[in-house]
Amino acid sequence: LPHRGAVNAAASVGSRTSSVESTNGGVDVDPLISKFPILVEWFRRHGGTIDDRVEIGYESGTNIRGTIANADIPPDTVIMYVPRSLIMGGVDWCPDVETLRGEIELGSRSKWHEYLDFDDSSGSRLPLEWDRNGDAVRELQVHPPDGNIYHHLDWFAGEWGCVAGGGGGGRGKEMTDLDFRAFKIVLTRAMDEGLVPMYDLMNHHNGKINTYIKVDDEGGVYVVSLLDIPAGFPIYNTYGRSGLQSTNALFGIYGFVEDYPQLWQWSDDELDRLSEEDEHHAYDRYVTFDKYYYYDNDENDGDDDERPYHSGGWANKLDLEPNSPLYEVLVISPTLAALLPTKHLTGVLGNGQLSVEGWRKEIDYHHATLHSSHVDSIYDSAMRTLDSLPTTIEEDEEIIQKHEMVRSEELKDERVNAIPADTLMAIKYRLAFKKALRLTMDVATREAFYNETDEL
Ligand SMILES: C[S@@+](CC[C@H](N)C(=O)[O-])C[C@H]1O[C@@H](n2cnc3c(N)ncnc32)[C@H](O)[C@@H]1O
Repeated sequence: LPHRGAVNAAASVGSRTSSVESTNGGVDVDPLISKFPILVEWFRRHGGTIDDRVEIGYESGTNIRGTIANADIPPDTVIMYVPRSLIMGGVDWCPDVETLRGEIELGSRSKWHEYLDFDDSSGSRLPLEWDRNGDAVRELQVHPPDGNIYHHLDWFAGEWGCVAGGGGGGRGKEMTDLDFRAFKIVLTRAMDEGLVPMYDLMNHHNGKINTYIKVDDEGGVYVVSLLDIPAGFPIYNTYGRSGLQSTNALFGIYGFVEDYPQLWQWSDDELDRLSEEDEHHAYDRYVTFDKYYYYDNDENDGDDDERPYHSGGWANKLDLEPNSPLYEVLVISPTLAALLPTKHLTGVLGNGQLSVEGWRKEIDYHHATLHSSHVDSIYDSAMRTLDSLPTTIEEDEEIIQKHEMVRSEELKDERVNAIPADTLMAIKYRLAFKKALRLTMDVATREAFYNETDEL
């Protein structure tokens, strides 16, 4: 979803505030849901189309609001169409935030009033809202996502950003609450085209993704079903397509740890050194010798590699381009993962669904072409990282379990304190990351990889 320009950036389950209001009739009405027909009426009045089978609701057992099918939707159905005239912004960060600020200020006189009225961005909590000196930051333990959780905010508010900075089109001012509100909406809801009403009600799930997007020549956005969406099932989007956004980065922006598949990334001094010495070092991870060269099955297609001895060129042809130069693990389930995945593998993410059996086959092939020396490196790094952390997986699990118990006690006794929401988010994140590191070690130990000695 919102990964664009300079910030290259896209709340949390546990931290969403409840907003149930009571009506005169004594029936509880949740405006986050009940105002949807008003939004739909506004949307259609301005030229948008939306299938009647699209509804808004909470994903089962959670407080995550999103789009849900109220009846079966067959594949290739245009679920919604958002004309360019309904899309706000799409120019660049600073002008887009500025446009949005202006529309918020207009209140009910804004063309987007109904859209803005339905927005729930303030009900979510992002890591960049954490206290910089607080417990949550300390409790992360592991590398902060994307290097620094305040990175987007610091840019926005900084010298080259949109508020204070001269360089980035800023107004030379202090950031106001309204600036922040607009920034947060753009960060978590906009796509390259801008803020796209209705489309932006879809949540992220790379495992259960069931839509794709088409943009027409005028800049209008179509959402089309990728496969059958059964009644009662959420209608999902992706915020991290084709391995471009790691699970760490998604957490850094939105504050949720995505469901499987997850793509965890990290680095260490040794890897940083290797990357500096040779920018193509990651290409050496895979076996690219003649035996596999027959995969370039069109010798006469005119695109034969101009640099045949450059392993990167060879690797591309063989679908063996690394997704990134970092240590990386693509986690499919608690027991299945691909170490150092190629772009071919991560290309599935956000673009379609693959069964566990399908992933198993792809991963077996992938691991058979992965040099065991590189597997040793990622194993060592995962082990060193885990060993260096102050708490273990089991201790973190116990902390969370105790918290859940305290929370149920708390309902009865207000004096008992549960872990504050931000800290809990941090602990859940570090636990998921540690599990990915441990799985990396397990997979590296038990699976078969390409052994260099066989090459001699
Ligand atoms: C573009 S909006 C999606 C619709 C939004 N849930 C709503 O009700 O308006 C993005 C926000 O949805 C929430 N979200 C989306 N996918 C999620 C997921 N898989 N888990 C938890 N929260 C998610 C996050 O709060 C995120 O900032």
